[in-house]
Amino acid sequence: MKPFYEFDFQLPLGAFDLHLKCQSQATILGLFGASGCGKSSSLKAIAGLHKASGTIRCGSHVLLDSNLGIDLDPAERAIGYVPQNHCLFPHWNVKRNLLAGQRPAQCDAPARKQRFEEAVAILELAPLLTRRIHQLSGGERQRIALGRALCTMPDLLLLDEPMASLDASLKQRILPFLLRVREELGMPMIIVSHNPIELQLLCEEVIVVERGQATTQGSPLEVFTQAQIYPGIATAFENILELNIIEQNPEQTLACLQDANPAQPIVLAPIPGPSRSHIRIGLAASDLLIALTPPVGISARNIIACRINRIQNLPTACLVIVQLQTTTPTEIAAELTSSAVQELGLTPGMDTYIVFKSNAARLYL
Ligand SMILES: Nc1ncnc2c1ncn2[C@@H]1O[C@H](COP(=O)(O)OP(=O)(O)OP(=O)(O)O)[C@@H](O)[C@H]1O
Repeated sequence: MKPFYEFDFQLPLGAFDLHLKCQSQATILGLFGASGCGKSSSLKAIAGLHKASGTIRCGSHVLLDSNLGIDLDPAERAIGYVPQNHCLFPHWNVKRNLLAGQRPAQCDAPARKQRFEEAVAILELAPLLTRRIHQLSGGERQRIALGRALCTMPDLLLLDEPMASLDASLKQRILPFLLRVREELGMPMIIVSHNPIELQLLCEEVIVVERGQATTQGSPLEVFTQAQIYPGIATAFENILELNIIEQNPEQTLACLQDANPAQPIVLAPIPGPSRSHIRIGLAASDLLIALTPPVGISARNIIACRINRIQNLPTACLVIVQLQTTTPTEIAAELTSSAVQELGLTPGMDTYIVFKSNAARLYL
């Protein structure tokens, strides 16, 4: 299958030359790496704001091909770029900011009006339309910047640290909006973030950038459980699971993996607020136990059958990556000491059980 993104471009930076060479079939891509490694410069090169040489292809669009003499102007690239500092017009109200990037040449008035209304609905901007930018919170400004990018009718969204300036509770409120943009508009996105959880929640694939080069690529779990990346992650690896709710009551929540086969109920703590059909939970790898047989007489509510796919040695522990019983492959990682792995004789291919408490699950959305 042809990759959706094909990058092989160079850009001289102060300390080193950026040379991003990678391909991906994923449409929602994450760029991860240390500060100053070249993530923002990569986004700017893709947007055409920095003059790079080489090739940049996104979907069916060739944005840059130096051999063919193609180097589209930023305005011709159909890219919605949301920079870290939002770059909103402070003296305009929200509606005028949202409409700022729309150009009649791009598409007809009804299509532009429809997109404006979609952006306002998805990002819940209606109550803010007449407000000025200085009257808005950081989270509201982030939604306006995202809305303005959507109103330009882009084929691709580039988001530079969309949640970096927000505190934990605001991040929780912005994430659903980003997921709605992804799900309701089916918009391809490249997201720069320092936060593995954000990239796991949003992206199909992650590329790690080091000194201007793509050094590691894979699913978020494949990337963030690698020994050379894992110690750099500030918090322990957290698995993200998408669950369907079976029953929600004041004592507990019953859920199951979206395509579990056979269905194995997962018991969670009660979820406050309105009833839901679907949630995403985080399970820290260090909160998961592995058992060779289903334990009895144990307080943990969840004992899930699985098979070991691989075991990765870390400097101070092991990550046991297991495959859950689902129709599409779903892996999760459990962090164990190497002595536990040895004593249990864990090896790839073994059928085992993942055990965790209801309260270990962190509710995301
Ligand atoms: N216009 C420019 N000209 C020359 N060098 C630049 C330019 N912009 C950034 N740099 C340098 O290029 C390197 C990469 O910067 P960049 O902003 O792309 O990193 P980053 O990975 O996005 O960092 P952060 O996570 O801190 O935002 C840094 O050393 C930076 O000082």
